[in-house]
Amino acid sequence: MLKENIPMSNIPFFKYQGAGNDFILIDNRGLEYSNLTEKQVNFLCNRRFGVGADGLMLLQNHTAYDFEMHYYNADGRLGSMCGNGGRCIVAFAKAIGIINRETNFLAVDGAHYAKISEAGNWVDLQMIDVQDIQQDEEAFVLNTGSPHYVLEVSNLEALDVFAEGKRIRNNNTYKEKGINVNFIEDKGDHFFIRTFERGVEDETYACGTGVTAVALAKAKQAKTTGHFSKAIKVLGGDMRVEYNYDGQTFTEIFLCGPAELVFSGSIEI
Ligand SMILES: N[C@H](CCC[C@H](N)C(=O)O)C(=O)O
Repeated sequence: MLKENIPMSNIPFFKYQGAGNDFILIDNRGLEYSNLTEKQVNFLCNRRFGVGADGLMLLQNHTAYDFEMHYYNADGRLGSMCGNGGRCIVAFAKAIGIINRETNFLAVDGAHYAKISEAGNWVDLQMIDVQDIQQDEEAFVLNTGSPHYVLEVSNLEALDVFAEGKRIRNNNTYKEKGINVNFIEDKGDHFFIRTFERGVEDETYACGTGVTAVALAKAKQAKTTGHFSKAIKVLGGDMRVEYNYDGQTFTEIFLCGPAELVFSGSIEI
């Protein structure tokens, strides 16, 4: 029912997850899969009819970089930058022998440097510099490659993240372009974060550009210069954000966390 009436093809894929944010990775260096339609990507990401994922990425050759990342949200549309997807595609590039322990690759928001552990399952990904952090009432709004809304709450375990996130994402200010909505609770020794993602239109287990946005917004709010955010816990695991902050601009921002192959296979579309 979700399938489109086009010539069938068998697509080899690799399923990765980074702190529970999960992705379908497709090696498109031969450009065989460039014509995937919105409906097909949505089908592949569907958890009941397809492989199941929060997003899908095509890895492609680039003349000036190790590779290029094309990211689609689960709804089938091209997304803005995906931090955990970026970390997973680096692990994938190492697994298929394109890179070794370091890389420079191109994504929708520009060039990214990343380093990867020897075992290939922990990636530190450099994110774009950030200066502009706005406020919307008590929330922070900033772009870390993707647009994010950051709201501090209490009793985050009990919050209906789907309902509240959906309401904010679709309010008059944000409904046209959408926004990713992060709820955060300061637990003393760590931040606990839950995110409603645009393009998935649901809560995900982690959002890399989202935890980056939280770390930067909280650093600005605390008016501290420095290098590390508090430890970060999300539904799918633990993450870390590092940065240089001079009181105005955040540079050398690194999003650090796990990136693991879950399984591989092929699927007919
Ligand atoms: N999960 C992603 C965010 C994807 C952004 C996407 N939801 C959009 O707004 O286009 C991350 O780890 O950063």
